[in-house]
Amino acid sequence: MQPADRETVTGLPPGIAAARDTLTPMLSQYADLCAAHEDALVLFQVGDFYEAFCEAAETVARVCEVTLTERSDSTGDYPMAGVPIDNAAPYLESLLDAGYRVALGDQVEDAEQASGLVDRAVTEVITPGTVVEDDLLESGTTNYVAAVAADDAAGESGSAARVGLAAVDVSTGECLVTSGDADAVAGELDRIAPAELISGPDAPDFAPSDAARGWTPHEYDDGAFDRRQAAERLEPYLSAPDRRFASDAELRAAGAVLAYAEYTQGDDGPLSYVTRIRRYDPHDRLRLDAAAQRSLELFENRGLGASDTLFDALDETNCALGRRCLERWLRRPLVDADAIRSRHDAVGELADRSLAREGVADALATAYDLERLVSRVSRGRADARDLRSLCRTLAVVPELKATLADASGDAGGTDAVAEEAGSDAEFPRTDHLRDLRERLDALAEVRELIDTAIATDPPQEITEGGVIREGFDDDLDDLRATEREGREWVADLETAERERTGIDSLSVGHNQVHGYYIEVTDANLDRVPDDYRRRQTLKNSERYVTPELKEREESIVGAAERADAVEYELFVDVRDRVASETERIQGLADALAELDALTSLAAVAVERDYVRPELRAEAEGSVESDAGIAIEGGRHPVVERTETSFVPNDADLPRGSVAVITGPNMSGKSTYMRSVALAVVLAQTGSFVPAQAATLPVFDRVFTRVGASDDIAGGQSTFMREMSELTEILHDAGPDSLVLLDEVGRGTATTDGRAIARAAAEFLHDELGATALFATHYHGLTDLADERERVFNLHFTATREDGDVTFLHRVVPGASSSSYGVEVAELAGVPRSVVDRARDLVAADEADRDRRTNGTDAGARVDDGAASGEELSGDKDRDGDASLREFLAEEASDERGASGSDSGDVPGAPAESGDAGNRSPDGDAEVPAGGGTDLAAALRDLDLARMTPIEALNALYDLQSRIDDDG
Ligand SMILES: Nc1ncnc2c1ncn2[C@@H]1O[C@H](COP(=O)(O)OP(=O)(O)OP(=O)(O)O)[C@@H](O)[C@H]1O
Repeated sequence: MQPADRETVTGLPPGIAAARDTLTPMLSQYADLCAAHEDALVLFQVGDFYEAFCEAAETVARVCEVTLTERSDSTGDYPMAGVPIDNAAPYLESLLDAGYRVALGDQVEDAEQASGLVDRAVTEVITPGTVVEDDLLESGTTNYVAAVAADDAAGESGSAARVGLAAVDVSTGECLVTSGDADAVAGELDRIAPAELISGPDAPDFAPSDAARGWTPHEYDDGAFDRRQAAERLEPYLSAPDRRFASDAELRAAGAVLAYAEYTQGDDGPLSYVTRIRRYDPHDRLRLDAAAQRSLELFENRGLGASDTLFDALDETNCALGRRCLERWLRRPLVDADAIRSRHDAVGELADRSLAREGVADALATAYDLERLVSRVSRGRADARDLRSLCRTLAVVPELKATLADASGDAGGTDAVAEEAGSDAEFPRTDHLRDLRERLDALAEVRELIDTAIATDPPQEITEGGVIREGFDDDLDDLRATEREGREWVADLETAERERTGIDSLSVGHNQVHGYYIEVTDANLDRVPDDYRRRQTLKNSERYVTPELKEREESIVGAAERADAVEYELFVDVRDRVASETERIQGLADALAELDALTSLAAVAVERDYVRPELRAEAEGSVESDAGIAIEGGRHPVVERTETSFVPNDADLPRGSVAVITGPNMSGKSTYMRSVALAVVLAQTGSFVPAQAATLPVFDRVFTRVGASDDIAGGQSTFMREMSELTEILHDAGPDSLVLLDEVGRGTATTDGRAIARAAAEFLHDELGATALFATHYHGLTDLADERERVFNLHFTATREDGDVTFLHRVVPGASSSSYGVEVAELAGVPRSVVDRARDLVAADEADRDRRTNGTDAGARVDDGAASGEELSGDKDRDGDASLREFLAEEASDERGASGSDSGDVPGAPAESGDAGNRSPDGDAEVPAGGGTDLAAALRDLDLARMTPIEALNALYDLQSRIDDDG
């Protein structure tokens, strides 16, 4: 997006403004539309094209890559560029991608009927969040525009301002409203991921946490956020809007977002297909912020192929409705144990009944996107093909009802389904599926209406006839009969006239300009009868009409024109009658969507061997105190699809416990942690989980801090981002939260990183009581298991044989003893010389450690067992009772010990060993004594093989500062 460019071309182009007083009537009309739509680029219908003029034309030409031409009229020459209306979609998409809003200035009267200038008006403003064109929308996805407003009365009680959030998907009519403090609303915005956000004058600034997938912010009329105006706006949508929201902020956001949505749809009044405004509390759902969605790769996978996401693993839906529903469920999993169990019941039943499931899937595969269809019907934009698609989708309903009918009773279940589980097996047994069956409204009269009214294979155009079925309307049938008879008469005319005149070469034809004619070649002109009237002379022939032919022609054309007009009227009437059932059709769409999502979950459960999770949560207040996660043979739903032999692992995490997970790089720590979190997310979505058995509590939030992902676009350093994510977790996590921390602290110098990791783990355990999985390469952290009641160690193992490392990917109790970092570097193809050098450094480090352990300063060991390949027992013996303060004090002493900066006394005396560490880089000169010797020791002690580039940089920086300090 280039805001500077946009300023010059949205609204009234300067070139048109400058000539405004002298413009022709048409350009003057263009100027008026531009001036009334200051935030949009106006595309102005001229015949079959959408045109733009002056600077706006330059933008259209550049962005859409079309030719810039010139329009000349009596008042001057104007640059002009246009796109064909018939094929406007790709050009509109380019303009939207470039950040423009596009106002379509359509001709709103028939050009042939117009007495002067054709009337034009903006019929739609296309914006990223309010597109309704199928060509510009992805199938099976949601596309929201959202608005935020803050309470005027904020802060009175000292509490943070309440922020209202409302979002509308204009293509389907879905409307959501919620509120919370600014953090909660930021989280909801991440979850809803609107394409566009409009903010009230007093609303906080919200920025998308993922700039790449973020929304377009937009300033919109402050008046729309006014409480009174908002309440008035909402009246057609809700009775007593004043009493329907939890706060003024919600009401104002809802009013404003609907005002904006109406404006983009041509300001034709309320959007009749927005029939349900659903308000919800963010706490009613499992909260997954953008960081969690990203790191758990729910919808996006940045590493592997784009399709390797949890959503893709779960998506066996059969239609766009189901796909959108499944996406909604996964973005907002449940927290109500009964609701979750109810979904599990339905999934289980569909999983058990494969014939029923396949029957449902086959039927749904022929369903069209009812939500978008009905919103088009209701907006008056649906064509005859849309109505036919709607009718075909309604035809699926009786089939589905039969499949879901009680197979044992007399409700007419299909025989195959009855046979499957024995004829006496009741189906469906679960309340959930029974409810869904009840909600399948066949809308028989709507289907019947469309079926009898609309042609089976109608044209796209609705004004040119052929859309209404014969037999639907007598007048129309009479007109069509007149037309047909006339055409038959004309078709017979040739034979009749050849007989009458004796001219064998005589022919009857038709063209646009002259209509019907009789053509006679020059050689036969002498045989032309008297009643022939000459119409046209060609090179070798003459064309004639007769009074009777003329009369017939008029009757054919008249009947056809009237029939087209009658058809259009009938079509619009049928469409309006269908639109009057919008709410019922939306209800059916919801039921079909849910059924499809459940069927998809069931299919996945069967195909991939998922198991129904048992929920530990009881009724509120009676949660078992340590009812935690217990998974047997758990798998990662995405990785197991790409790994040929995935190793299942158990997880046993009492509530409020912290599992410290160590192990070599690449051993499977992250995969394991994510499998556990994904099991929770899946279970609360209503899905079965990839495991042999699983018992799970219901969590309220899942937090993740996984991987040192860069946020260059967001303008934060890796470490800064890591720390802000950690801050949020430590602020908001509680006993009902699941927290995943992966290598926290690795983005900064080792000492600081270790300290932060340990302090965070302690805080999670002592203060927050959250259930946490903590993967780390800082082996010192494993000591916490001895000090804290609910901290325990897990580790991943690998075997090393003849220098080859094999990862077992199996989790076992206890702490890890080796890191295999150098081996992983070798596996990854790091050059031989670097690998060898790293091995030497590790060996030197180990030797040094041994010397220190056996020497005078046993307390000055390097703590990080991972870095040294130190065995578990060595770690354990060390500082069983170290509190954080002691731990940090020891870290400091480690540092001093390593650098010798405190006393000048270098433990282990590396300088005396004649080690390469005290030589200059080229190996010639000795490093000067004193500070220089310390530096050499510190340099030698750097564990390069285990450091991240940023750690190495920090260490170098430290060393350099010491040179400066030492002069
Ligand atoms: N249980 C498993 N069974 C089979 N393969 C697995 C398993 N777990 C992980 N892997 C494979 O090992 C790779 C590395 O796993 P993962 O990223 O979880 O390791 P890690 O220990 O977190 O590594 P690092 O410490 O370097 O971040 C995965 O991409 C996957 O291909």
